[in-house]
Amino acid sequence: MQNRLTIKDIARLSGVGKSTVSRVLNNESGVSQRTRERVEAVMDQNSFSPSRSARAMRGQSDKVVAIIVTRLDSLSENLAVQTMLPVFYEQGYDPIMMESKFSAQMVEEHLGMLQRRNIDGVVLFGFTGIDETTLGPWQPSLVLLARDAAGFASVCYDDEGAIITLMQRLYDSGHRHISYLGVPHSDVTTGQRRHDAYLAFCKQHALPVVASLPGLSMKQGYEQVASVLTPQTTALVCATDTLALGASKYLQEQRIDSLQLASVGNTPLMKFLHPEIITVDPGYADSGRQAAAQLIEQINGRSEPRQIVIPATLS
Ligand SMILES: O=P(O)(O)OC[C@H]1O[C@H](O[C@H]2O[C@H](CO)[C@@H](O)[C@H](O)[C@H]2O)[C@H](O)[C@@H](O)[C@@H]1O
Repeated sequence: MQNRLTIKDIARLSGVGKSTVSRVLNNESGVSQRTRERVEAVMDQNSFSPSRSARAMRGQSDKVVAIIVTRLDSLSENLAVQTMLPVFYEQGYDPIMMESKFSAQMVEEHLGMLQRRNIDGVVLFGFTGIDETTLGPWQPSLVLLARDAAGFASVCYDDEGAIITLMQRLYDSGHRHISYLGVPHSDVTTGQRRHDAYLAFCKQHALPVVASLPGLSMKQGYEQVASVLTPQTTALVCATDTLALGASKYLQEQRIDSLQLASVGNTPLMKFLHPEIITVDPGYADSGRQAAAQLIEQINGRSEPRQIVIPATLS
């Protein structure tokens, strides 16, 4: 990370003394909220990281890494975090968790704070709309998860492969009327790529397209599944386990038991509640392990940023 300014420069640009900058950096009292915000804004604008480079030169670090998830209640992200943590612990890193709620602004704020606190590296669960220029200063010590970006390390899922695998499995079992419940195209990976894969498969095999793209929540699956059911439908592919859980609640309530459900996820909750649903495993557990290992390699200067894609497997 570039670090050209000194505390003295920050003090001058903020119109305060060096000791005030130091208090802000160490989160000490004795600085008014207004002054603190002004100093922090100057540090953010200049991508300032105080002792980061000095510590690196001395071979020292706090050995703290941050994991920024999009949602604390996401089944898929929790599975990845669960395998990430032991890798960090084993290498002596203390992980801290933060949430972005799919907000690019929150990501920017979190990264600014992490930079001021000399955090060694970040695993960031990426999403469509994230501002890549914000990530720039972190490039050597950041791993994106579920999204890629040119020049950055990333661990991604094979979104197209996951849907094609499910469609092929259903097609091989004789299904010719397969509906689809997914996520809007404003979400490039879970939304557009998975839906496009469904459309491509239908086109290639001359199957009718019946689809709806409500969103990521269980409630949306529950409320929208009826819109993709026709008298001919024999199977339903859901872009995520969460959508499938919502859909299956509706189907149970309506006593519809003739439909074969299939979804992307293979989460333990899904396997426990609905072992009859066909699932494809995008490799959440593997992605967590690989993201943590990659980040540690980068922090230690043993690896350049790499782009990893985890293959999807039928479970
Ligand atoms: O309901 P979930 O268990 O949370 O799974 C839904 C999908 O979550 C993930 O995708 C979403 O978050 C990604 C960041 O982790 C983001 O890049 C993506 O745009 C979102 O759709 C996960 O990557 C998918 O595999 C899950 O299906």
